[in-house]
Amino acid sequence: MSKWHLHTLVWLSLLIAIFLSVQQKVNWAQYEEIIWFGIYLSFFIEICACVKKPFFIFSFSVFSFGLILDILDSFLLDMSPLFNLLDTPIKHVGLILLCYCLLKIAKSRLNKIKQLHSEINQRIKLEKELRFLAYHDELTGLFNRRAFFEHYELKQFNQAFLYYFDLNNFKHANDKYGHNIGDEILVLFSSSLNTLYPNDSAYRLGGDEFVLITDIAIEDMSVFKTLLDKPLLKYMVSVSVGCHQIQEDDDPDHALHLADQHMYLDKEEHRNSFIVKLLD
Ligand SMILES: Nc1nc2c(ncn2[C@@H]2O[C@H](COP(=O)(O)OP(=O)(O)OP(=O)(O)O)[C@@H](O)[C@H]2O)c(=O)[nH]1
Repeated sequence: MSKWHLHTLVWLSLLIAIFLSVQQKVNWAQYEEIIWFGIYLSFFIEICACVKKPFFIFSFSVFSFGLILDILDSFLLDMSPLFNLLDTPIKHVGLILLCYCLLKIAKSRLNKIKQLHSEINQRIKLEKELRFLAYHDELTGLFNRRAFFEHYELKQFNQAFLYYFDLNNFKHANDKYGHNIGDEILVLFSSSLNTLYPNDSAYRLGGDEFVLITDIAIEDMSVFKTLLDKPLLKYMVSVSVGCHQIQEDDDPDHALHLADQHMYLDKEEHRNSFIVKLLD
């Protein structure tokens, strides 16, 4: 039976009750009680349709039973004294059960909301982490290759320089000191870049290759390289750098290629000077 059938049944029964009581010449207060009872039952039907908890429905039924006895005793004055005695306690027991039930429902809803809240927070955190990993290199924390290409497409370059870095002798350091030290070298180099150019974008393209985009033209390249080399020399690693001033119509691959070519020139030159530096 749908709830609309129940509503209809309740109000039809109450209309019949009112019709019957007209012939018994009842007073206005008694009609009022019948109407309030109808409203109450309709409310009961609506709540039962939403809260499908057996204990809640039982509590509501106990309360309703007490209420019916209460209404009946004002109609049937010659009703058994036992009913007269029981209506109020039954009503109160029903009300206490109802309050207890509502408290339990409210508590469980609150727990569910808290649980949902923490799940949402976890998801937001996870999304942030995923977004970070998508655009950053896990080891050094610098932007990654994907970020380089996306940032490059978004940027408007007025006067910008692309510096391409490649570590020298890194493979040897990896083989000699192990991969952990190799990782440490990469992190050391990244920190140097970040320290020297805190407001610019540094990227790790992969392996031991890095890129920096900055508005600043490095005037004394040998001083710059000495600063970058300093923390790496104890592992016999150094840095080669190539620079390209970005032109308006340069696409990222072209700009990278030109800076890379300059870097290779530096690398060729560097190999010999590096050995001299180590021997100093
Ligand atoms: N420890 C470590 N090694 C890496 C990582 N990524 C790449 N490598 C290693 O880096 C090395 C890069 O090789 P190369 O570029 O030939 O090294 P190189 O000795 O500097 O050679 P040149 O550039 O010619 O001077 C390879 O041995 C890779 O295995 C990393 O994340 N951590």
